[in-house]
Amino acid sequence: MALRKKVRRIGVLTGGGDCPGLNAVIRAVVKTAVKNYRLSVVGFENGFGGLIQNRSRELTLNEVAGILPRGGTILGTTNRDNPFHYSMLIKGQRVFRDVSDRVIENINIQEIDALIVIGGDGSLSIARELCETKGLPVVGVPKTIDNDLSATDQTFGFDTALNTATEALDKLHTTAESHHRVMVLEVMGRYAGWIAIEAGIAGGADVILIPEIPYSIEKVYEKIYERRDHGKLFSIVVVAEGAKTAGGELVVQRTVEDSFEPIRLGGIGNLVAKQIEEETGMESRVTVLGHLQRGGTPTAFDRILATRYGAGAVELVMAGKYGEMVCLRTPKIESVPLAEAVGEMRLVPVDGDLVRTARQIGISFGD
Ligand SMILES: Nc1ncnc2c1ncn2[C@@H]1O[C@H](COP(=O)(O)OP(=O)(O)O)[C@@H](O)[C@H]1O
Ligand SMILES: O=P(O)(O)OC[C@H]1O[C@](O)(COP(=O)(O)O)[C@@H](O)[C@@H]1O
Ligand SMILES: [Mg+2]
Repeated sequence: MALRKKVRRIGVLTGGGDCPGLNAVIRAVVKTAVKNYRLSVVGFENGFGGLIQNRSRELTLNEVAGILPRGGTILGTTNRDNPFHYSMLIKGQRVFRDVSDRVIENINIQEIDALIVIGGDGSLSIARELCETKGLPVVGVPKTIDNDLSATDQTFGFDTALNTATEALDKLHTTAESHHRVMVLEVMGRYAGWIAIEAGIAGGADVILIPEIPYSIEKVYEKIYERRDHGKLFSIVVVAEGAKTAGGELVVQRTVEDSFEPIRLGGIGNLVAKQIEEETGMESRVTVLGHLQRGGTPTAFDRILATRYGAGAVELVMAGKYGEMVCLRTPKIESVPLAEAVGEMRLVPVDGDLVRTARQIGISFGD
């Protein structure tokens, strides 16, 4: 049996959309690696872009001091660069090239024995491909405010986004009630409705529209009329950016030309608010929470989860469990193959407990 190479130096990068808790993971990785195993740690800048262009810096204990409560990522990130499908401008023409060999060259130049990738489905798909096709020793850490990764009970960043959305709903409630208006809050989540349903329940919404349950706008009107008939002259509607009507199209805000997955959702909130105002005659306003959901200091829950994931990722490296991702199987931190982690999107179960509870208390899903 071949002896495993002794690990002395590890690399770390953050990929995909940022989220609160990334710095807490980086800090935990560095602390665990340095204090327990005397490893050195190098951080690649701006996700896979830094690995392709060999932009990196040493991450010492000093470098990560004080970053636990800080939002964002000290390493920078991007939700564009993919080494297997890398966007370049050649003679003014955009072309995509496989530059994955450059990643391996830079890993060798830096004398890195293992790489920790902190990312969502996209970044972890790339990590898996680098591991399977190039033999790169990789372990993954699941991040995203969307909470759409299967194989883990929760991603870090979601709890903070949920709290931000809930606080927004609390604030919208007071102004909605005063002005007798319908307030529509559009939240993120891509094709999953986790932020919408959980914030909607926590923030006392009357209608929640999620991608998993196609809605009919007439059913939304019905709910608003029902409330009006009971003397409630305001309503709160939460709309996930990926919500759509049965047979309808997603509302796309923009396409990012040089991205592997170019669609950016957004705009459904405006549409729903306009339709409600036109049909019911009730003044309606829309708030698009946008990137506020990705910013700010992580909640205590996310700080703890991120710290556990960071420490767990280093333990996976030391155990030689490459091609795996740390995951939460409440109450334990365990690991799963990356293939399993990115194989299936985690969606809100339409017959699950959350949806049932919401329906029991009279929340409408517009169906
Ligand atoms: N299904 C996929 N397979 C391979 N690469 C992907 C896939 N989806 C996205 N990517 C790449 O991964 C990068 C990060 O993906 P994105 O979804 O933006 O972030 P996250 O890592 O949070 O999921 C994107 O730049 C894109 O190049
Ligand atoms: O920052 P951008 O490019 O507008 O992307 C917005 C998307 O990123 C997210 O905020 C987070 O998604 P990822 O974790 O997959 O990056 C989505 O909720 C949203 O649809
Ligand atoms: Mg993603």
